[in-house]
Amino acid sequence: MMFGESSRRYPRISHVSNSTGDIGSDFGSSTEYASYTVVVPPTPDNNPAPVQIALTDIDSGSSYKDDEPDQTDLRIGEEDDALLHKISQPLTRVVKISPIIIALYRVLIFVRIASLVLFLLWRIRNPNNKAIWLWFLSVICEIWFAFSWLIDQIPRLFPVNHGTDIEALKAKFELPNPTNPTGKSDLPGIDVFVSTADAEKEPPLVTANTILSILSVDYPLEKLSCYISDDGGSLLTFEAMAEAASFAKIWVPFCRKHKIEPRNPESYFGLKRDPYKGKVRHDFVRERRYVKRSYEEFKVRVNALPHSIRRRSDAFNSKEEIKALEKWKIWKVKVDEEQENEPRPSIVAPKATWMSDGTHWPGTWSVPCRNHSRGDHASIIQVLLDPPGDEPVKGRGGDGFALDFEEVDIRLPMFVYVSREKRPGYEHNKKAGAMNALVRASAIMSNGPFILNLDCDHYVNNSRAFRDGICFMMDRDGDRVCYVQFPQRFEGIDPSDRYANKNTVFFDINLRALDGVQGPMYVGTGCLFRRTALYGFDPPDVLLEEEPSCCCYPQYKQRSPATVASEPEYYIDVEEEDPVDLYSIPKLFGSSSMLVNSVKAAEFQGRPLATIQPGRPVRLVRPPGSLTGSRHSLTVATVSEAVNVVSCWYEDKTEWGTNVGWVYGSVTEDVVTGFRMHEKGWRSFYCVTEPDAFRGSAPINLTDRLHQVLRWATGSVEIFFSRNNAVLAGRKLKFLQRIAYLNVGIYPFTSVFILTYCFLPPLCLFSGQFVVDSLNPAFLSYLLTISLSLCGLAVLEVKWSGISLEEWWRNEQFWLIGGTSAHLVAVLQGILKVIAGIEISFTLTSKSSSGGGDEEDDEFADLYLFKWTSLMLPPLTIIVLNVAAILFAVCRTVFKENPNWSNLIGGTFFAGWVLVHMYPFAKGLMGRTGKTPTIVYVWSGLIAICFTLLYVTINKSGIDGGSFQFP
Ligand SMILES: O=c1ccn([C@@H]2O[C@H](COP(=O)(O)OP(=O)(O)O[C@H]3O[C@H](CO)[C@@H](O)[C@H](O)[C@H]3O)[C@@H](O)[C@H]2O)c(=O)[nH]1
Ligand SMILES: [Mn+2]
Repeated sequence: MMFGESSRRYPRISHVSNSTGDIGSDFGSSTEYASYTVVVPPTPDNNPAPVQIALTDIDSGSSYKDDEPDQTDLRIGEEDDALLHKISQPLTRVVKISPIIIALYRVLIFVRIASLVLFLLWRIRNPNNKAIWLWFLSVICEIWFAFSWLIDQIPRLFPVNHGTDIEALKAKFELPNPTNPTGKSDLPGIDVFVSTADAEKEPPLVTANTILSILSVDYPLEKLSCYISDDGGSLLTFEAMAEAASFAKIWVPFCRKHKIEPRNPESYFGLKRDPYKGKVRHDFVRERRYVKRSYEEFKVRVNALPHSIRRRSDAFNSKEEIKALEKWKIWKVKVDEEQENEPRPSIVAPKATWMSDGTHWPGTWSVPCRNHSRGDHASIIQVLLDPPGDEPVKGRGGDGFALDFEEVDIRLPMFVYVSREKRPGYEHNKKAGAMNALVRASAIMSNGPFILNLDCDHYVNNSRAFRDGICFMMDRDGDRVCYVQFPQRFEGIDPSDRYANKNTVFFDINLRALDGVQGPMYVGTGCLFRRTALYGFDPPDVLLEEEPSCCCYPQYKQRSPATVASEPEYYIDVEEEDPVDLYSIPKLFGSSSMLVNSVKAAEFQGRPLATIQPGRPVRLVRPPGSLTGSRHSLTVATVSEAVNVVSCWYEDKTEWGTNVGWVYGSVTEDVVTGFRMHEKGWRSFYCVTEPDAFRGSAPINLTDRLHQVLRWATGSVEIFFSRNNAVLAGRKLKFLQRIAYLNVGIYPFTSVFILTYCFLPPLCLFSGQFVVDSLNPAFLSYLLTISLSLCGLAVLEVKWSGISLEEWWRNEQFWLIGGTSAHLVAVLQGILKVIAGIEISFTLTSKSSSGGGDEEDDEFADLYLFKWTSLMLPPLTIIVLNVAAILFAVCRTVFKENPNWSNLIGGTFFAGWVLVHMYPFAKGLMGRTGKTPTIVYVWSGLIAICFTLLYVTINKSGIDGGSFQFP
């Protein structure tokens, strides 16, 4: 199979051939651990026996526990029972959805399938001979709808909820326990990526807030690194980030000390609820006031940045101009005296953008020129916050300090600004390209085994969410998890969510249901990745199929580690196969040897802890306590190598974007990237937390929303016509998962049929015909079953997913609106791309600036904004025609001698169905209620013209059934 060749074996740390010891040194331990052994004491009377994982030093062959007398001495007291119990708990669990609901749900699905089949059979057998074209069109559409409903519905057969246990995670990784006596955090590192591309459309204040919320999350800060990718290469973003880094010195310790939630200052200070509720510290009021003032000042500084950059640059530029003029004058004098034949120097200095230290900004200038424009500038990497030390650093406090941080760790996570190099002639691959640049830079600078990616407008709303995600990764079988997707939640949307911006049906129904198959799709933001999965490796194989009769922690209750150690030992060598083929890596990953060397460490550190469960296959695990050491500090060499790997030629002749990293070639890079992982057999998880893990902003006016949907649908069409079509995937993609991905690629095509179908009611009403010969009872009862089962399914879905019926209905409505506009254009665009190779542009979704704050009086001002887009043409036409048709048909039937009421009722019902769906669209066109914009007049004018035209034509020719006369 064509995809088999590219897949790689999971990198393994081999105890035979690995003499480099790079794994050990990478987590700061002095001993080179290259292999470990599972020690299993004999098991009397089939009781599961304790297992200890010991590390073997390569050179001496001595055991880990011999060097650590503390560990053997450790006595476990009664009071630790609770802790030990916690340690043995799984980190995640399945939260059952009521079996009755699920059973009913499945029954209804089959009822609907059956009735659809019967209905379609009846329709095919009973053509309407009076209007065969109408019958034909409608039957074709109905067959397609049945098919598209089926592929949408089938993957939802196994909905599931997963919960996490962050207490167990803490007990296992962060509290002193037999395997990690110091209790220093043994959690793996996380690199957080934030993407921003345009300081105009994505306000730097919003981005800065996102960064602040990341820097203050509740996760061991020495394990956390934050990277921002600025595709705009703008000094404004850079300086806003520098401001954020400096404000973080107040904000982060403040959040830590007072357990602030959420840790995005804009949202926190904007909270409507009482900030003092539940706070007991006496200094909270004073400190909150101080921090709030500092935040206001911070905001003012950030908002003033465009102005101060401009002023500064103007000052420097005029100085430069004077210098240039001087130079020119000297040259002129020399030339006049005929002493010189040098070329004439320029009188005008370039209009540069200047940094505050009096040097040229290497990125994009406000007056773009060669080497300094959006698509043409050097790579920039700036470490804004250095990596923290290993030990906690307490702050200052006492009298004379506004903030008392005496008991607070004031260290901050590493924070790096990255703007990848861009040059004309290179394809930059939009967000996917930006992410891949960060993957490489971060591999060299911090190499966190996990990567969390967020859009610049999605902030961390729940400071413990990272831990929730890590629970899935560190649980048993966690090493088969490629990513943990969190739902996208939005704020600033109007309460009735007119344009289905919240997408709750997708997030709470579709993704949750996929969690019961192979896992949710990747949706672009709020996703925690395993680095090696991003690197394109296969999930690990199961090594030992036999059932090991052992279990790890609970037995400490009965026997102390000392007794365990004195018992005869049996060794099971965890046999490790094929070490990763290091020679092939440069071809895949590019020429950086630092990058190549980091791969194994990332793989090792991402493994779950060594606990062996009875009845569970043993796979590659990592010894407890192996990640408690300090991480690399940055050197000139590492930073310059990082700069090297974000240059635009780096990906030449490598597999970045094809088999490594985010996948290129689609404007919805997210779905494809996740698809590639599922295709290799990885599992993903869906993690719904309370409160929401992340929150973002969504486009709130109709125009922006349509453009967003257009981009998504275009991406889907691109996927459909690419090698990433689910039909072509290998065997490891599960059947239902495949159907779900197939649906992603196919749904835009439904628009062709939707459009046709929306034109059918006017066709019926104008022609006086209907899709069926007459409203026959069989037809009606089938129709009834189909509709009722749909309603039933909706109700049950609402039950198991927790969304509201209104949200479900909004989704249906927007389905039709999007289907007749954006999806249709997407199909055309996609086909054009396939046939003519016309590239598709990625228009950024504009963000409402939540930090703006000056539109307090009208929260949803943006909602009523009306910007014309040709995407609105088809839905507008549909509305007009349907309304006109109803009016027309009613008139005709009323004035006719023997009126065909059944056709009128059928047709009107049909048209009404279309119009009800179009209602939010019409509302969007009308703009703000009360202030009727001109479009309404245009619109009513159109209706009137249509109506009169039709009336005249019909009166003249008296087509079919139109033989009526006004009295
Ligand atoms: O050349 C580019 C273009 C975009 N972006 C970033 O990509 C993100 C998403 O762009 P946005 O316009 O906000 O798209 P949305 O419609 O809100 O995005 C959803 O859908 C996209 C796929 O189309 C995903 O990439 C996003 O993560 C997901 O939130 C933003 O952070 C941008 O800064 C870049 O970094 N470089
Ligand atoms: Mn967005």
